[in-house]
Amino acid sequence: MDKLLIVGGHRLSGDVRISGAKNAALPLLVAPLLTDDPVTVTNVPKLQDVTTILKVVGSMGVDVQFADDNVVHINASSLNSAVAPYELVRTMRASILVLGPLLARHGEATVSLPGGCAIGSRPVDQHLKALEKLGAEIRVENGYVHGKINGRLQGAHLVFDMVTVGGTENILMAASLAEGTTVIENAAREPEIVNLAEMLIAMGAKIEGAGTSTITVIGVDKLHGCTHAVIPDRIETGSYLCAAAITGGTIRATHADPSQLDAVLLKLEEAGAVITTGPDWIALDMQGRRPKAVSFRTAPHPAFPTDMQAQFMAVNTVAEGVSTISETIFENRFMHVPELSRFGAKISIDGHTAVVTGVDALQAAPVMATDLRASMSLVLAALVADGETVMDRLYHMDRGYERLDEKLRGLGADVQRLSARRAQ
Ligand SMILES: CC(=O)N[C@H]1[C@@H](OP(=O)(O)OP(=O)(O)OC[C@H]2O[C@@H](n3ccc(=O)[nH]c3=O)[C@H](O)[C@@H]2O)O[C@H](CO)[C@@H](O)[C@@H]1O
Ligand SMILES: C=C(OP(=O)(O)O)C(=O)O
Repeated sequence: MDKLLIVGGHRLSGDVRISGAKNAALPLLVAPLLTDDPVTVTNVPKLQDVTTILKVVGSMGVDVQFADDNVVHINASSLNSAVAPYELVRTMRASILVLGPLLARHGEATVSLPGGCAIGSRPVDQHLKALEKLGAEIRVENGYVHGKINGRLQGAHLVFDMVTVGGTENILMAASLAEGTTVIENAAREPEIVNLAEMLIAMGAKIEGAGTSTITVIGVDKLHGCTHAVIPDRIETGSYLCAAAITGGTIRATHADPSQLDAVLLKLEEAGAVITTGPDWIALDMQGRRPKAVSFRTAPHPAFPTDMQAQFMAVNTVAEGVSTISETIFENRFMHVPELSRFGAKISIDGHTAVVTGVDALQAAPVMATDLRASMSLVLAALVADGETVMDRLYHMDRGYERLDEKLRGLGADVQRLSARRAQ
């Protein structure tokens, strides 16, 4: 298993190029299941999760080609199976996104239930209830969701019990080929939803209101091919900005989208960073200062994203003052706390709230990643810790950060990936 070796104490500076967003790419690589025409998706990050979703889609007889330049060509005219097996789904929950498109286009689907993960139980009841409301017969048996429709899905008025990103995406895709109009209330407003809706519209779908909490989809008989780009990764962007903030550095994230990141940028300013933005870049200058403690509460977009909670907590561990962090999306997303404590961070947890008392310095320690964003919080702590940190279980990081070690080195960090043999 590969590990990451980080020698702390380097102030980051320079430009870092932001990759396409993992969480936008995954639904965009599933949407081609809705048509017989070829579809091209550009700005696709080379990540483990992307490999997994392409395997899921490819296992259905679909032609998938990942060109070298972050471009993926998908042709689902050869689709000959509508099964997403446990072996693939268990490694990535987003595989459940194939359910809606398969039902809409193929009339049936068998998809393994994703199960929980380190950050929470993460049920998919909202996806299933909404598909039932669109007329699908859903049966859960032996760990698999079996879905079937007679004829076509039927448009319906839906109200999600909670804001669900994946649920909104699944239904957007299914409803695009349904008969009649579907109204999705309490829809997720994340930029990834808008990215998907724009792709579906480019394929001939009729969708209004994406990016608001009420989305209307007027079903069409057929969708066609298109070429569509994945949006920049707002979480990767925020993660590198936090890396600059924690090290007192000054960096510029290029190929980014400042409009997607308001809540995080405001909190970084509160922490003492000087932020400037252009049409596709964000610069952060910490001017060598120690960050100030900043309290926040995670909530659905446009509020502070849960996927940035661990990274911002890492910044708070060395900040001046005490901060309070409340996690409202996932019931178990403080797994990084015991690992951050190994660096000497002072954090106490009371239910869904963590109280962080900033310390003057962190010390390097051997640590273990527990999930994707937890990994990044440990990397951030290691960047300022005194000494050499070795982080184990790097595979979590590989799910969502493209060329992390290379990008950090480009900013002046002392980071090396130790391959399995060298890492022992
Ligand atoms: C691949 C991807 O895009 N992942 C993102 C997506 O995950 P994902 O789409 O899985 O997250 P959801 O928005 O669906 O989940 C939000 C909350 O709703 C709950 N819930 C969700 C669906 C459901 O049927 N029943 C239910 O109870 C979940 O357990 C969670 O507590 O949005 C999350 C919230 O912004 C992000 O942290 C993830 O990075
Ligand atoms: C939680 C995340 O991803 P996933 O939903 O794929 O687990 C994430 O990207 O932080």
